[in-house]
Amino acid sequence: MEPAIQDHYPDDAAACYGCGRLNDQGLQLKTRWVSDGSGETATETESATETVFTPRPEHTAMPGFVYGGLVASVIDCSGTGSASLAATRDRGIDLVGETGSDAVRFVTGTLEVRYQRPTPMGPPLVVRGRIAEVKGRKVTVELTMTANGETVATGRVIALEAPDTMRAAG
Ligand SMILES: CCCCCCCCCCCC(=O)SCCNC(=O)CCNC(=O)[C@H](O)C(C)(C)COP(=O)(O)OP(=O)(O)OC[C@H]1O[C@@H](n2cnc3c(N)ncnc32)[C@H](O)[C@@H]1OP(=O)(O)O
Repeated sequence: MEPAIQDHYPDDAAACYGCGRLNDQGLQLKTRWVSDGSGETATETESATETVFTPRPEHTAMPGFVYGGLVASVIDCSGTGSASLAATRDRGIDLVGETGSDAVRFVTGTLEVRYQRPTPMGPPLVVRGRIAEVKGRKVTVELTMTANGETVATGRVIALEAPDTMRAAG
């Protein structure tokens, strides 16, 4: 299995509620390259990212359905994780070992979510991300969340490389 980018965030950038591996109370989302079958070479083939999360009972909006803020959070950190995967690959950085500090860290600049249908509580939520644009320190990612194979939400994240001031504040 491809490494999860969040396992390669520096320790001082791994406390995020959505995707920080060091946040015991958080969602601990993991984002990886997957094959979307569209290309022939490994780089072309691994052109999509994937994040999978199974909501817990406390993530309920109304009985049987997932809270929209949770849906947004999963799309958000899928987007920043995808941006980090793209920038890390573009800069030729190899993710070495199970954990490390070799990933380029991104924050959310803009998050857009369109809720397409109620999200059922129970099945895993699968988010596929497509890198729409890499422009300097800015990466735009388009995302689709499915549950039981049906699209429940789509989104767009504009992610910016984390400024050092955020490290200082943390
Ligand atoms: C080191 C590890 C530390 C550790 C860091 C650990 C971070 C953990 C974060 C976890 C994830 C989160 O929850 S993040 C929390 C939510 N997000 C935030 O709080 C971010 C708050 N905003 C900011 O700090 C700032 O606005 C930034 C960093 C996003 C952008 O500032 P900047 O880096 O000075 O950007 P700037 O040079 O002006 O613009 C560069 C390009 O990006 C575009 N751009 C600028 N801001 C935005 C924006 N909000 N949305 C869309 N696009 C934007 C500009 O138009 C320009 O495009 P062009 O003209 O080049 O086309």
